[in-house]
Amino acid sequence: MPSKLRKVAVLGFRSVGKSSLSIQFVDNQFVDSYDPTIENTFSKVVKVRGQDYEIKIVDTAGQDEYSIMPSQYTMDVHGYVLVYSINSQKSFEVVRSIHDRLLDLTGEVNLPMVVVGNKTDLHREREITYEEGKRLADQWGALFLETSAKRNESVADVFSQLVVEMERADGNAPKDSNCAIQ
Ligand SMILES: Nc1nc2c(ncn2[C@@H]2O[C@H](COP(=O)(O)OP(=O)(O)OP(=O)(O)O)[C@@H](O)[C@H]2O)c(=O)[nH]1
Repeated sequence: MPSKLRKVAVLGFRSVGKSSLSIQFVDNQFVDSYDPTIENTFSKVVKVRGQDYEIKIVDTAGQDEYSIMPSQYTMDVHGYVLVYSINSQKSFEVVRSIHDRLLDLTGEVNLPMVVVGNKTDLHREREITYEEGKRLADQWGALFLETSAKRNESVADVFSQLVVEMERADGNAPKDSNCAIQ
């Protein structure tokens, strides 16, 4: 079976770990240094439920509530990863404004999306509870995961669960909710 191409945009405030999540997923490594992104693309083939998917990840520049979102961030994009950092209330607020702008830009009311609370290893600095993150995602009909790009916790789940969600949006509803990634 030929692999299906799925384009995913990773969006969020500056320094929340968008690049780190992408690099951890694609290359299985964590870089401690901080190098602001302009825009990067990564690609990885994963198998979900026996089907190969080539996931093309667009790692975008950090946004804030005043940024004008470039329309190419939604061009041919099948799914979205909206990242905040659990130790930053500000980054949580920015996720809300990015979500609003995505709906405006696409004209959709519901998009295949995972809301990600990253940096769970910094639990002593936590400002956003798990419940707050989950509540926001539920409100949007989005998936929710907390991750640590540093410790490689739940990083692959972000992309495998999003694949299932993108398939569902395509009308290919899965028969069961188990999600295996190989
Ligand atoms: N402790 C911890 N640090 C992290 C984690 N993820 C990323 N970082 C650090 O946070 C900083 C920013 O990470 P990036 O991945 O560059 O963040 P970004 O969102 O791509 O940043 P921009 O390109 O500015 O938008 C870096 O110093 C990373 O090492 C994590 O899960 N835990």
